[in-house]
Amino acid sequence: MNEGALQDHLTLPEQFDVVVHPVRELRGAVRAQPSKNYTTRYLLAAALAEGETRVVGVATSEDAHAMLRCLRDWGAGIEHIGDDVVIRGFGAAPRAGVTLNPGNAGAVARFLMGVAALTRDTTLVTDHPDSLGRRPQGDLLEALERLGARVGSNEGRLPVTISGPVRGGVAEVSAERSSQYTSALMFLAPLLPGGLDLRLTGQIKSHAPLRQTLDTLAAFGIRAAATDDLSRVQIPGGQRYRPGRVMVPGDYPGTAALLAAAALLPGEVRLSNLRENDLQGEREAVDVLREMGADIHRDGDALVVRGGQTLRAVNRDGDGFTDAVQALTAAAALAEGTTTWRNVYTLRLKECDRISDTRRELERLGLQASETEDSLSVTGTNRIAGGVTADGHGDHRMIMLLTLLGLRAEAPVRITGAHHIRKSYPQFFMHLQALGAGFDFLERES
Ligand SMILES: O=C(O)C1=C[C@@H](OP(=O)(O)O)[C@@H](O)[C@H](O)C1
Ligand SMILES: C=C(OP(=O)(O)O)C(=O)O
Repeated sequence: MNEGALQDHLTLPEQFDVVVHPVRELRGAVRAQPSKNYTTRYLLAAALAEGETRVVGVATSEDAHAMLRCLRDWGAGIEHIGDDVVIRGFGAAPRAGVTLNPGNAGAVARFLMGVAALTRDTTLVTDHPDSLGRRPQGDLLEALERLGARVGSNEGRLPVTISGPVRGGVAEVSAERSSQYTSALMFLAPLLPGGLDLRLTGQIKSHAPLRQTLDTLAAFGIRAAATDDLSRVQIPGGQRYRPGRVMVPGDYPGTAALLAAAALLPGEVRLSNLRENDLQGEREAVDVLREMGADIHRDGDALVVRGGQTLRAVNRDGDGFTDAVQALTAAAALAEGTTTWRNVYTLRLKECDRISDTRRELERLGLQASETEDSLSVTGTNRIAGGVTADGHGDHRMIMLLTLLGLRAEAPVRITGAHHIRKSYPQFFMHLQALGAGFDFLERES
């Protein structure tokens, strides 16, 4: 395929490497894709309601499809109408004895594991043994076991089998490795006779997705109360999810990569569909980039970036915006000074080890980077030579980071396994093409 030829993401090869060509400027307008985290939540809550819910503007990523596939397998009716999905829910009665495959979607897998306590013998498997198959599930499984569920697993990893019934009551759950375990129990709680009085233990990570779960429960008429620090969440039992109509907002984590790209290159980029009052923690990427010296202003639901300013290093706690750390690392790699992201241990437990693997890829591109158990640092440069092949590590956010560095390199950068972008952002390359970037897509043998 030719460099710069505008291509639809639907015609890309099934598996491909991408060659990223350096570009002088980015210019144009893009509408942010629908939020991954709200799509998964709204689809699940709709299935837990009895009756029909229309989820307006659903994400088209693999993770969204994974949730839809599993909900269908559990007995939900699913109808696509344009960009919307109408779900006929199964309420508190997903089918028993079903095997679900959430693909490589961590949040989807964990949320479903929680709800599986309403069933007998739900098994979760994955066709991504080297990614989701390695991620820890033990904290959630232990919480479910303490509540009375029968649980089998591969040493705290997938495949797992879960059987209820569970009555509810007080439940401790560790919140220091992922917020998704707590969110899983929050989705389950209202459908249990006794509800759940959740006590979160350890240093709580990723508060923002927990607030998105509370927000989703409220949108479906579920009563819940939480302390300000979220260490305690009380959800009364015997409730019903109320069907209706919900609209998916724009996606901040994916768009953070476009914001960083636009800040790194001259030109002007307008990104719309990004509401100002939003609970997605990655909204903070805007403040981080501004602190670095980027020129970003808000115009209603749009953000306008005038790019090419000199950027400066920052030192920030990254836990509030975990899914934007990779994108912001691209900005840091081309900023003056050494940037450090603190308190990001959980990045090691994502699709790849986003601390060590990122350090290695930055070094491959000639950058200086270092790590501790829970931090990542990179020293900026104004010259990336390029002309190398970088490893995408099967991780969509790593692919976004490497793409941004390729756009600013002096020679093209090849990224292996770039099709994994589809996990969260299938139109990523097309959106950048619309702004003036050029890519070659090289088919890989399966
Ligand atoms: O609840 C969610 O939808 C998510 C929570 C976060 O995970 P952790 O809580 O494991 O940090 C985030 O990284 C992930 O992409 C989606
Ligand atoms: C880590 C991510 O997703 P998940 O945990 O849902 O797989 C992500 O989107 O970056």
